[in-house]
Amino acid sequence: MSTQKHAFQAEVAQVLHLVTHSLYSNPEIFLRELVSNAADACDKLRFEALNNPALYEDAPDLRVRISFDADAKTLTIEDNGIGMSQEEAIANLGTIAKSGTREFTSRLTGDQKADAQLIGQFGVGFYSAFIVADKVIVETRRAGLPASEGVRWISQGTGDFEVEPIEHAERGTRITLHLQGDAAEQFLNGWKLKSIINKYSDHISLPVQMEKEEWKDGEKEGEPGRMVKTGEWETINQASALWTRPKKDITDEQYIAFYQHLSHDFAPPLAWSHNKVEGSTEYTQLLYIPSKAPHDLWNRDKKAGIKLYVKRVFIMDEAEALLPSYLRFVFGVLDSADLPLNVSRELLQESRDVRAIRDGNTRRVLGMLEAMAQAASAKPTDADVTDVTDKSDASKTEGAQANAIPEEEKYARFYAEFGAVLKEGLGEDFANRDRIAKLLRYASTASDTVSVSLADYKARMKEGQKAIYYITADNLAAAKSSPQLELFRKKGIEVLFMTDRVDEWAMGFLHEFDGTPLQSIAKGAVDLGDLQDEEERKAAEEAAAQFKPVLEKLKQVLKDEAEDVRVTTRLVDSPACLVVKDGQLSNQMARLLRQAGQPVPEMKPVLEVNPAHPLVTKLQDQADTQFEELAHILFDQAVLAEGGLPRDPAAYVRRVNNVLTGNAAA
Ligand SMILES: Nc1ncnc2c1ncn2[C@@H]1O[C@H](COP(=O)(O)OP(=O)(O)OP(=O)(O)O)[C@@H](O)[C@H]1O
Repeated sequence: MSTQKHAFQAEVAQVLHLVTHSLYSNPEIFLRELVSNAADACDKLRFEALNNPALYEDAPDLRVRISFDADAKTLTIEDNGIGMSQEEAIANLGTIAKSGTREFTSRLTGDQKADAQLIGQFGVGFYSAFIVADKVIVETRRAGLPASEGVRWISQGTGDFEVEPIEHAERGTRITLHLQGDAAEQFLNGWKLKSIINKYSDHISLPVQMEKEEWKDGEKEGEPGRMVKTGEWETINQASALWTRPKKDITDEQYIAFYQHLSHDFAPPLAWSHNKVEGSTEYTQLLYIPSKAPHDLWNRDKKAGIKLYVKRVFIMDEAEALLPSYLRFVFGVLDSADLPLNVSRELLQESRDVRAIRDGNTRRVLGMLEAMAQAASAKPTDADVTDVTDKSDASKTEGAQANAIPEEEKYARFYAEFGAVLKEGLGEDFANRDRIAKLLRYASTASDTVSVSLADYKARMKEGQKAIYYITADNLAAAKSSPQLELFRKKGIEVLFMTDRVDEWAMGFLHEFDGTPLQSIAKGAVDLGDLQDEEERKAAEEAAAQFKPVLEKLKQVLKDEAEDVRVTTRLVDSPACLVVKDGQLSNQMARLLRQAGQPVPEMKPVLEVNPAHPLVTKLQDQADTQFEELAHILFDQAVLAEGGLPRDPAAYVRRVNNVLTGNAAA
């Protein structure tokens, strides 16, 4: 079979164009990407060889080798990992399978500066070779295939690539980069290459080797000395997996580089925790909390960020059984000493060891969050109770000094990025519900920033106040102008604003905090208990009695829209508002569900009217037709006030216009 030409998939061509045409601010990352791919290829071989040791052929020692030829201007990265068959080379190096990278290309704008920043966020793996090279040659053979089934892949990084069969005795992949201009000067230098590997790839668990060089003096008088290669290979990284090293031997920079390798995030993490856990099940955990939400956080298929190793052998990426889904933003590594090497995803779901690990990971992440939350608040909270269930090293918010975000601002940053995900835990993780509840923060009538904890709220509750009051709304502005708030404002009672979509669902699982019930002010009748004085109560009762005939009439006119009509004391400036019965979906939630195409049971809200409002008092002496018009306006306005739409908007407009033009009876 001879050479075949293939066109790159359109997205690849786009990425390549960007890589080669935009000034890449950080060209050296190509080496990190290629070494990381080489190490992954070795991990894959080790994993496949668990069931098929013959794949090791006669070279069981896995390593990555980097060499260069300054005269030919080439740099070579070679691994003896899994390698690729011809089909694999064409598919893996000519198309983009990863949804992340595909999303990346769909977001390209054509503006080089913006696109170059984007590329930084996503990373483009193998294609980063073309940042520095104008020609890339990949020679590879898949483990287990005969030497005659090697393949050579060549591309100039433009529209196409060539593939031809070759003899390739050694298993694995050799990538040769032909460096161009500046890049040749910059990178064809042993010292420079070593320093880059130390910076980015030191944590790689296999040896990364380079040819040993020695200083040789000039042979003749006046001839300059130079470095010459000795023909021996030396290992230039530590070659032990980072998480297996003692904490004291790992620098913040190394922790951060490892995080960036796991996450492809360019920013440092907010915090990490590294522990050896001993007890009924033994494992090492290294968990990171990112400082920024990934683009697919809300994607239901978002993969878990935990890599599973068993006794240092890589088993799988995205091991979702190791953390509950509400902590899906965490990246890290879990290395178990007890799980079998052939553990499958199915087995993971059922294993008791895995359950213990998952609980341990959950506690650890919550502990990190508590430490951050504590650093953010001047006064100590219960959050600093140390976790004694894990026998492990202490875990503070490690890595604090390495991040530009000040310690006391970290929790707010975390919460802005991931707070809504954390709330899912209220419904998902009953065992830790109290710990999660302590981590919640809200804006409120007393604070525009999302910073009020339930404990803060409780601490400043009014004398006689029996509940923690909150309101759910689509956004802060809607929450703040909600009619239901009026009485609370007047009495100076704090109300929490819950404006995340998940809030109402999540609050369905949190009925009390530290012995105090949580009460939505848009549900059920308000009972301010001791906060309402006797006079107000009397006035309300009198109003109810006096309004009875009006209420009866309103009920009759609005029987299709409202479940009930009653007078309320909760309103001050507004004529009316809608409430739902305790335990019912709020109107806002029902709207959200309907928008999402979910079936929502037909339910009618209760209309509450303010007997002190002129529009309501006016009802008392209206003739029937006007009464009906006003009643509908009153109801529709209450719907509008909470962000909904009247059932028949055109009829609403007609009615209001009639009133405005003094033509109400028409
Ligand atoms: N040295 C190698 N040995 C074997 N296969 C490789 C090697 N380098 C790349 N590949 C294959 O090419 C694919 C594409 O590589 P690329 O670096 O673009 O993406 P990735 O490694 O899947 O993603 P990422 O770099 O974001 O982790 C890899 O998934 C792998 O299958």
